[in-house]
Amino acid sequence: MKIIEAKDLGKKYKRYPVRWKRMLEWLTRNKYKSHEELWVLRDINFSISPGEAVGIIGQNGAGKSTLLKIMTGTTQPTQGEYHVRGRVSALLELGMGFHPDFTGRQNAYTSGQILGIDNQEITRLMPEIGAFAEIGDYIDQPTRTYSSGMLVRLAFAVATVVRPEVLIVDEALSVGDAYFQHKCFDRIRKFKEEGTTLLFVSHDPSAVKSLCDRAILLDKGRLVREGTPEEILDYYNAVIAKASTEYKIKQSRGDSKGVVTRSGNELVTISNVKLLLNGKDATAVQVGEIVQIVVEFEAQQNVLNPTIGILLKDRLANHIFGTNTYHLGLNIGMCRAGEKRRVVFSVKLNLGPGHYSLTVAAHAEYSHLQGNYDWWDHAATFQMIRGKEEFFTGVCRLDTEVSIL
Ligand SMILES: Nc1ncnc2c1ncn2[C@@H]1O[C@H](COP(=O)(O)OP(=O)(O)OP(=O)(O)O)[C@@H](O)[C@H]1O
Repeated sequence: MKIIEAKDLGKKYKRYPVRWKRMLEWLTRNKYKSHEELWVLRDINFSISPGEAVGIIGQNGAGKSTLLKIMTGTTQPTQGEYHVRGRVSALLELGMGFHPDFTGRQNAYTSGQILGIDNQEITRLMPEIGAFAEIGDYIDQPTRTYSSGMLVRLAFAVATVVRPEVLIVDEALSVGDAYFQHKCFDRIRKFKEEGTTLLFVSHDPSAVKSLCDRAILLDKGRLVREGTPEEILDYYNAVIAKASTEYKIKQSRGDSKGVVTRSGNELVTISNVKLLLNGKDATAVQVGEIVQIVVEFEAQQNVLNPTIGILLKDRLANHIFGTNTYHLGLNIGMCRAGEKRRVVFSVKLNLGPGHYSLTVAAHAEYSHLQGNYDWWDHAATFQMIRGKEEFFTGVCRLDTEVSIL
């Protein structure tokens, strides 16, 4: 059985040119209609199994928060239906429900009641709430005296003091300091391991990659794509660089490299990518070896000084290292239409053992957001294997010396 389901969900708002026209409409019983109708969500269908973690991504205004508000019952859909089964905890606008004149402790009781935790239980859990929030004696001060960080700490601590069956999180983790963000992530990860279903909105790709099993992409209120976090984030990366109607986005799958995403306006196209070790194609590289990444490209029109870039990603699609000819100070100069060129990056791969993928790109200036010609995710894959170096853990090998003082 699915724990979360959305069927043909839609949400429509009325937008008034000025505020008093809403009043005019009401007073005249709709005789003077001036509003326009704005569908902010349309035909949304998805389902989530118990224990799954699903990330929702999309540009500002795509409808992510509205979808979560519907799922938590904060707002009603205009059409369609939804079901969320089990005990739900929502981290939407953390601390918004607190009464500013109540102390942290009193607010913990009222929030607990909303979450279905009785007063006796909150009294029992209060030391744990205080310990997690780390706000000390402030727990007995009115919350209007709190900093925004303290408010978030307390609200998070209360909302997660009991493991929910469903946890709905909207960017809550982007507030608060780095230390507390870490603590929140750890708690959410622990909930997930213990079986909590997670619905998660974030603009932070690494958070979605590390927490979610699946991702959903919303665009202008529609669900446009659903898949692994990596393939959806690659697609999203292509969408946000889209600046013209000439722009193409292609995703293909089937071979061992997984889903390959290519996007761009094709003013310059990448025709071949090679990873060479001692002049030969390489798929396995020992830690610390120097490889050549050869990128062949062709201008389809005259293009002045295109930038060629490389990006290495680990198996979870975290960005490990990226650079390009712009930052490295290589001026490619004028590329005439039909002209084929080649650049070679020599890179010492001081990376930890494991599987990696290579993304290559041709674009304008310093990033693909300035004009994306051709962006090619998963252009090659390779494996890092141990060499003769001393044992180390992690994703990179840093030159280290040790001495005794
Ligand atoms: N109460 C409201 N009345 C009218 N329009 C609204 C209301 N709430 C949201 N909207 C509109 O709905 C659209 C979707 O908003 P929503 O906050 O869900 O987007 P989002 O994807 O969460 O964006 P962001 O990443 O900026 O938080 C926006 O165009 C927004 O202006």
